[in-house]
Amino acid sequence: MLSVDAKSGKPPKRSQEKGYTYPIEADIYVKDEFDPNSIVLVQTLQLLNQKVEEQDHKLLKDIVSRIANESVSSKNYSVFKEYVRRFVNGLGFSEKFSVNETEDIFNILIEIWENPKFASYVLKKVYNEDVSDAVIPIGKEISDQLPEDVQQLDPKAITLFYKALKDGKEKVNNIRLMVLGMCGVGKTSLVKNLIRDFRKKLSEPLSTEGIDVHRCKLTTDGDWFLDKELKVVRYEYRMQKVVTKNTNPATSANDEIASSHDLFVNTVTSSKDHETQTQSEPLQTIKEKIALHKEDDIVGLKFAKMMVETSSDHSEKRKALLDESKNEVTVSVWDFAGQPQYYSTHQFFLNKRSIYIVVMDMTKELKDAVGDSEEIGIWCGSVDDCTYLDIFKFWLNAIHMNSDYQSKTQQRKTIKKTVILVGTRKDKMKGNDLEEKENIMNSYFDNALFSFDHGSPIFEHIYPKRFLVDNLTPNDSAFAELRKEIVSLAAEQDYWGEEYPVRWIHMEQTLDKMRDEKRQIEHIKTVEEEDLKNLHPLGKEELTLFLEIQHKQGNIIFFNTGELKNFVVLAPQWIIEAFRCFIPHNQKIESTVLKDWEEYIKHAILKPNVLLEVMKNSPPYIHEYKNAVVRYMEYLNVIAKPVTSVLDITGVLDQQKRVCEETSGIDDHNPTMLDCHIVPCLLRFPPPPLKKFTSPDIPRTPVLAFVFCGKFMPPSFFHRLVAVCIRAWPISKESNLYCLFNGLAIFALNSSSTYTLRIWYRDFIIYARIACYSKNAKLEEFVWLFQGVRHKLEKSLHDFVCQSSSEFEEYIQCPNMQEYIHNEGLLRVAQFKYETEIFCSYCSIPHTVKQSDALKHWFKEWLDQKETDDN
Ligand SMILES: Nc1nc2c(ncn2[C@@H]2O[C@H](COP(=O)(O)OP(=O)(O)OP(=O)(O)O)[C@@H](O)[C@H]2O)c(=O)[nH]1
Repeated sequence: MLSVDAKSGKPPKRSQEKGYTYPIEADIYVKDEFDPNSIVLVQTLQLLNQKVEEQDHKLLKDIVSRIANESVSSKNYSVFKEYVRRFVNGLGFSEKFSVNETEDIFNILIEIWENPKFASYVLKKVYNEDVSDAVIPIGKEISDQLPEDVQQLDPKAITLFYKALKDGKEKVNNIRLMVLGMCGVGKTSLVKNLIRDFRKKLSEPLSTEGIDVHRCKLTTDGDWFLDKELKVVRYEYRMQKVVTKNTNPATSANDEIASSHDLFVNTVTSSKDHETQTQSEPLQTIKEKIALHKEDDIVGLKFAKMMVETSSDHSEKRKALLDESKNEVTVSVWDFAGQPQYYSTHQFFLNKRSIYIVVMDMTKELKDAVGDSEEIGIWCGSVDDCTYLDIFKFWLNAIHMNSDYQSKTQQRKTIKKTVILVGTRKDKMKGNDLEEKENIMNSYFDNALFSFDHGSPIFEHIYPKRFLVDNLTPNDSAFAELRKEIVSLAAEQDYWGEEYPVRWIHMEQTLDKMRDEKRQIEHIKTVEEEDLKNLHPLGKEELTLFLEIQHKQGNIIFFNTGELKNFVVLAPQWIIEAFRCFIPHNQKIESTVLKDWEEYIKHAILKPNVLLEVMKNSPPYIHEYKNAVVRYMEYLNVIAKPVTSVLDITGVLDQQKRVCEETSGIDDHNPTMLDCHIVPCLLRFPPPPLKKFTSPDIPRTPVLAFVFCGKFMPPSFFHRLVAVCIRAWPISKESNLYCLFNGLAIFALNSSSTYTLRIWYRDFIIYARIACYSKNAKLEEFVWLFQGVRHKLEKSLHDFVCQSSSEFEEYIQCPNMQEYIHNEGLLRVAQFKYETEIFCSYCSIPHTVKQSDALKHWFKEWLDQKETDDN
C-alpha cells in the first residue's frame, strides 16, 4: 500500500509536476519545513478530520505525538515505519482512504517524523483548533538564503517575510556611506565633491549639525546625483516589474538568474497554492483595485494605471531615464557632524551594512591635541589630552564595535573590508609633488594603525587603498576613483543583492514621499493610513515587519515596544536633532528659568521648566513631539528620571517621600533633587578625590570590573549605565553631596542607605563595588542583593553591546588590595570557574586568591550551585 524506494526504504521523491511543494533535488526526502498553506497538506488534514472517527482521534493524537517524540530521538526509519503500520492498522486505513490519499498521509507522517513542531501543527489542525499562533518553521535551508537581518527575526516574522517574497522579489543594491572624522577636517567638502548636484555649490559654507543624509543614484558613467528626478521613474520601473509579474508570471521567472533559492521559489510558485495567489491578482483585479484609487500622486499607481489603460510607449526621455534607473544602485551618503558632542548618538547609526570613509586632515600631526581636549575626552573616552590619533582610533573602534563581528564565538565571521581612509588638504600638506605627498599620507595612516595592538581585528576592516584629496579642486580625479572604489567595495558585501518582497516597494515609496515632504517623524496610525492608500497594502502585521527591517537597516527608527511603537522616525537625523536640543548651546533662556538652567549646565539636572525651555527653543518638528522626544531619550538612556526613595524601587510610588530638600551645599555641588531628569552624558565635574569614593574604609565587596574587549569602550556606555542605575536606585548623598560625577556615580541600595553601589569607569573598564556604612554589617547577609545588582549591570551592558562585536569580560580585583588601582590586580572570573585559586601578580607580597574569596560576594549564586553539583 505504501510506495517506498526499494533501496533506501523511503518513499519516492515527489515530482514537481504533481504540484508538491518540496524541492525535487533534495537529498533527504522531506526537510524540516513545511508550507502550511500547501493545498496537499490542507486537503490531507481535512481528510483526516473527516474520515477519522471520533473515537479514533485520541489514538491519532497519541500516535502522532509518539511518532514525533520517539522517531526524533531514535531517528530510526524502521521504528517510524512500525508506528505508521500500527497507525494504519489501528484506523482501518485501507477501508477509509484511497491509495493516493494514503500516500499523502504517509508523506505528512514523514514530516511529522522529521519535525516535532509540525506534529503539533497537525494535531491542532486535526482538532480544528486555531493554528494562527502556531510557530511555522521555515527550513534552515530556506532561511539561510533570506537576508541576514530577516534570519535574526522570530520564526513567525521569518515566515511572513518568506510569504511576502513569494509574491515577487527584487534584488536590493543599496550603499550606506558613512563619512566620519573630526570637525573641520573636510567631510562635508568631500561629500560635496562626490555628489554632482553639490559640486557646483562648493564655495557655500556649511557646517554639519547632527547628520546630513543625501540619497543618490548613479549615472552610467559612475557619477552620483541626488535622487530626485529619477525617483519617480525608478518606482515606475519597479512597479512595472510588479505589474508584469502579476499579469504574466512566466515573464518574470525568465528575468531572473536562477539561483538555488530561485529554483526552490520557482518550484514553490508553481504549486497549486501559489497559482491561486498569483491568479487572484490578474490584470482585471489590478484594474479594479486601481479604479478604486483616486490619488494620482501615488507614483506607482499612476504608472500602473498607465500600464493597464494604455500600452503606449514612453517618451524618449522617460525611456532614457528608465534605462538609467535599471542600474538600481542607490547610495545614501551620511555626513556626520564632527563635533564630539554628537559622538554618543552617532553610534546608533553605525552598522554592519555600511561603507565608511574615515577622514583625516593631513596638515595635522597625529600627536597634536584637538581643540578643547578636556571636553572632547568626555565624549570620545580619551583620558589624557585628546589627540587626532585618539579621534582616529575612536572612530575605527566604534566601527568595529558595530560591525557584528563575533569575537568570542567559534564561528568567527570573516570581517569584510568596509573602511576607506581618506586624507584631505592635499594642497596644503607637506611634500613637493604628488608622489611625495602620497608617501607622507601612507606613513601617516600606517603610524595611526600601528597604535592598535598586534593582531587587532581593526586591521581587517581597512581597505588597503587610501585616497588623498584636495577638496578645493572639484575636478581632482581622486573623487571619481573614490566613487568607483566605494561601489565595488559595497558589491563585495554579503548584503549586496539580497532579495526583498516587491510589494514593499509601495511602502518604501510612501516613506520616501513623506521624507520629501520634510516629515521626519509620524504617528504609526498615519503610516498605517498611508499603507492602506497603496495598491498592495501590507496590512498591520507585515507593515510592522517592514518597519522593523527598515529600522535594522538604519533607514528609519522604529522601536516596536511600549509607547514608542506608536511612532516612526522617518529621518534618523531627527533623533540627533532631538538629542542636540539637550546639549546646552547659545539658547535664549527666559529669565525665570535662568537659575535652573545654570543648575542644568553645572549638574545635568533637567527640571520640567528647563525641559520646556529646551523644547521651546527647538524646531517645530521636535517640540510638536515633545512627549515622543522624552520617551526616545529615556529609551536610549540619554536621560533618566531618578527614583528618589527606596519605596519607588518596589513600585510603591509615594510622592510625599520624594526628596525635595533645598540645601546650600558646599562647592555648589549640592543640587536639589526634584521631579526631574538627569542627563548623565552632561555631568562635567570629576569626583573629588576618586579614591575616597572607590575605596572607602568600610566593609565592602571586592571591585567587580567589566573589561571591554579590544580595549575600547565608548564613554556613552557608562553614561547609559548611569541612566539605568538612576532609574533603579536613589542617588546616594555623601558629605552632603549628591554623588553623580563625570565618570562616577553612587546609589543607595537599601532604605537606610547603608548599602551603596559605586560605579565608575576609566578607559575601557567599568568598575562596580558595594560598600556598607553600618559598622555591624555583615556583607554576607546581603549577598542576594549583590547578585541582583550584578545581574542588572551585566544585562544593561549586554543590551548596549547587543548589536556589536565587542563584548566584555568580568574580573575581580584582588580582594587584598586596599585601594582600587586602574587595570591592576584583575583576576578573570571565567578562570575561577575552573581553577580553585589564582596567583595575584600585582600585590607586593606574592599570594594566591582563592576561588571562594574572590567570588563569595558578586558570584555567590555560582558558588552555591557548584557546591550543590559537587554533592
Ligand atoms: N585647503 C583646503 N581646505 C579644505 C579642504 N577640505 C576642506 N577644506 C576647508 O576646511 C573647512 C572645513 O571643511 P568642512 O568640509 O566643512 O569640514 P567638516 O569636516 O565637514 O566639518 P564639520 O561639518 O564641522 O564636522 C572649509 O572651509 C573647507 O573649505 C582641502 O582639501 N583643502
